[in-house]
Amino acid sequence: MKPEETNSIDYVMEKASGPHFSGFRPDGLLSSPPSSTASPSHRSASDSSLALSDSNAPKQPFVIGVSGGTASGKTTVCDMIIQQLHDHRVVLVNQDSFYRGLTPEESKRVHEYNFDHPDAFDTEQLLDCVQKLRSGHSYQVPIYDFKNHRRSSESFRQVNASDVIILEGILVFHDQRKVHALHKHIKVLIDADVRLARRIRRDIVERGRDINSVLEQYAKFVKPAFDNFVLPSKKYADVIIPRGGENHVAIDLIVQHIHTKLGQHDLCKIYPNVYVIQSTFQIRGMHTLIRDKEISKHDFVFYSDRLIRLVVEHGLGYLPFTEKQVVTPTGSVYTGVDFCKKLCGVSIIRSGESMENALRACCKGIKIGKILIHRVGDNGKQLIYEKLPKDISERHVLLLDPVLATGNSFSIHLNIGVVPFHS
Ligand SMILES: Nc1ncnc2c1ncn2[C@@H]1O[C@H](COP(=O)(O)OP(=O)(O)O)[C@@H](O)[C@H]1O
Ligand SMILES: O=c1ccn([C@@H]2O[C@H](COP(=O)(O)O)[C@@H](O)[C@H]2O)c(=O)[nH]1
Repeated sequence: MKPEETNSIDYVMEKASGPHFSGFRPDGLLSSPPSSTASPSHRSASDSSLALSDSNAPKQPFVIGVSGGTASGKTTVCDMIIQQLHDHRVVLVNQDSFYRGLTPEESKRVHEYNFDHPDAFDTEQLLDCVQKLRSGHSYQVPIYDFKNHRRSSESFRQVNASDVIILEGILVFHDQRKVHALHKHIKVLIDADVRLARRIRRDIVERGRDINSVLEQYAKFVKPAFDNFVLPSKKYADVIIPRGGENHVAIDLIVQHIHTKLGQHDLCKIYPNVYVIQSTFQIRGMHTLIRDKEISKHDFVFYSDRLIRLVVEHGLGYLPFTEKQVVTPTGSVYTGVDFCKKLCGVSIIRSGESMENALRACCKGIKIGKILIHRVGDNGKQLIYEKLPKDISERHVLLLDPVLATGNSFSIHLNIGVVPFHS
C-alpha cells in the first residue's frame, strides 16, 4: 500500500475510532509535589494515553462548562454525561478543587468565611489547569477537603489530556476568561427548596456539618451569592437543564452533540455500513500490552492474535443469515440461523498476515463455506479486481481489505467494513 493511502486510511480510522479510550480515567492520587504540569519528557507511566494523544490526535479537546447553584445536581449531570461518553477519554475538573483553603486565622472564624464568593477560589490556577489540559498536557489537580476547608498538602489527582474536558462548579461562568475557554456552557437549574433540602442532607452526611450551620451559611452566603453570581450568568448558557440529573432527554442531547463535535461518526457517515467496534477495558488492556515496548515477542503475538480474532468475529457477525431449524439429538427443534447462499464481502481494515490466519481460523468454526482472502498489494486495488478467482460460488465469503471496503464499484461486494480498535 502506498504511504499516502496508509495515511489517509489512518486518518479516517483515527476520526472514526480515535476516541476508543474508554471513560476510564487513570486519575490516581499521587504523592508527588504540586508541579502543575508534567513536561512531555517527564511524563509518568500513567500518562501513556497522553503520549498517544500527543502523537496521534492533533485535535483539540472539547471543553464544556457545567454550572448551577449548590446541590443542583451538577456533579450528577457530569457523571451521567461521562458514563454515556464511555468510548471517549473524558476528564472532570471540579472548581471546588481550586478552593484556596483557609489560613489558620480564617479557620478560627470559619462561620464568617464566604465560600460562595469568587475570591474563595484560586481562579488563576484553575485557568492554568484548563489551559494545560486543552493543550494536551496533564495536570496535578489539588484535592480539597470540605471538612477541614483545606487542600491536601501531599496528594494530587493527576488528570490526563483527554478528548473532552468538563469543568464543573458554582462559579464556572463568573469569570469571562473561563467563559472564553469553554466550547459549551451548560447550566443546571432546579428549584431552590430542592437544592436546600439536598444540601442539608449532603452537608450533614458527607461534609461533617450540623443543620444549624448549614442553614446559617445558606442564608448568609449561599443564597445571596447564588442571586448575585450564579443566576446572572444564566445568559451565557448554551443549554439549560431543568431538573438536573432527572432530565435524561437533555443529557442525551448533550451527549449526542459531543459525539458529533468529536467526529466519531464521520467515517460511519461516509460509509454507512462501516461498524466501529465498541472498546472495553479488556480490549484497552490488550492494546496497552501490545504497545508496551517491553512486551515479549510471544506475548505480542498472543495478544495481537486475540485482538485480531475479536475483529474477525465481529465482522463475521454481519454476514447475511437466514433462519434455520434443526433437530437436536434429544429430538427437540432448535431454531437457529444458516448462512445465506449469497456472495458477500467482509472488509477488515488493516488486514495482514496474522489477520489472514485468524480469519481462516474463525471462519472454520462457523462453516460458511470457502474463504477467499484478498489483500491489496503495492499495485493498489486494481490488482485485486484482476486477481479475483473466476470460480467464485454463492457460498463464498470474501474477506477484503480496506481499499476494497471503500470500492463501491465492486458489485458483488456487500461492503461491510469493520474498523478495528485503534488509538
Ligand atoms: N435527581 C436527584 N434526586 C435525588 N437526589 C439527588 C438528585 N441529583 C442529585 N442528588 C443528590 O443531591 C446532592 C447534590 O448533588 P450533586 O450532583 O453533588 O450536586 P452539585 O454538584 O451541584 O453540588 C447529592 O447528595 C446527590 O446525591
Ligand atoms: O470549605 C468549604 C467549601 C465550599 N463549601 C460550599 O460548597 C458549595 C459548592 O459545592 P457544591 O458541590 O457545588 O455544592 C458552596 O456553596 C460552598 O458554600 C463549604 O461549605 N465549605
